[in-house]
Amino acid sequence: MLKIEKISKTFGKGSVNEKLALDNISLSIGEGEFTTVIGGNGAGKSTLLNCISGVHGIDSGKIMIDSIDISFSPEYKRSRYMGRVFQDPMKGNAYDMSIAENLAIAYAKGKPVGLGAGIRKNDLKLFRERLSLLELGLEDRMEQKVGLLSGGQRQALTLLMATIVKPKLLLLDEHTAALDPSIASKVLQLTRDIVAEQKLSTIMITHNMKAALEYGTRTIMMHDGRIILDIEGKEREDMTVEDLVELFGKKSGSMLDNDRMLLG
Ligand SMILES: Nc1ncnc2c1ncn2[C@@H]1O[C@H](COP(=O)(O)OP(=O)(O)OP(=O)(O)O)[C@@H](O)[C@H]1O
Repeated sequence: MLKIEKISKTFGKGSVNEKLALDNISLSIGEGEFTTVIGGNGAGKSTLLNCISGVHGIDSGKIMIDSIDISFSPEYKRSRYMGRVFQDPMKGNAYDMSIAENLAIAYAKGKPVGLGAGIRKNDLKLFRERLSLLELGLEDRMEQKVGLLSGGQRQALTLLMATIVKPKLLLLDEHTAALDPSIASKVLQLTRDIVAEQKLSTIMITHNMKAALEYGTRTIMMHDGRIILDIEGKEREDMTVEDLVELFGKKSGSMLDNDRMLLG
């Protein structure tokens, strides 16, 4: 489904701040596979997602979705295939538009221009149904502006927006990191439900090692722009957070520098 072949990305080439953020990375994600990504600060996790979605261009290598080569497609073209949710609840939605209007924009994705204008009765019915799945009461607040929602409610809505038209790939960049623990756990459960219901191919960055093992079917660990661990199946099922921390030390040759990961 997603095939990444030997991609590299260096920031600030030729400057004193030159940084090799992705170092010859290869990765294949199968159809419907839910992969979690962990790693220390500056490991290259966000850069990987940003290179997949086209926020950053790559220096070398190849990125394919199904059999479409998107290595050098602009971000707006790639967004047809991808849904994204970021760490910041303010991103990915329009605060001064209503919940219904936000969903209508997301729902118009990929449809011919013109069909997206105005919200049809049937669409409202669908939005109401989808919102009620969140169990946050948002289906009764569809005319309210998104700016009035809490961070957790906004993230849940953004998740719905990112998936209301089934994306080929769902990219989640620490989308629960800025939320209170209880609502973070609710949004994670929603993520699991939506991914399972639509069998979405998903990559989720998390700083929480427990969540990395609990959610999804595969976990990769990054360090210094490389993938240093890739586990699934029985090996992953038997893995504890302690094992993971130990493995990190062995594979990277350093101590985990990301306090949030250890505390999570
Ligand atoms: N736009 C940019 N310009 C310059 N350097 C960048 C840019 N984006 C990322 N970097 C650098 O690339 C490296 C990888 O950063 P990235 O944000 O991908 O790490 P990360 O694994 O997501 O880390 P964190 O968990 O701290 O968010 C870091 O050294 C970072 O400073």
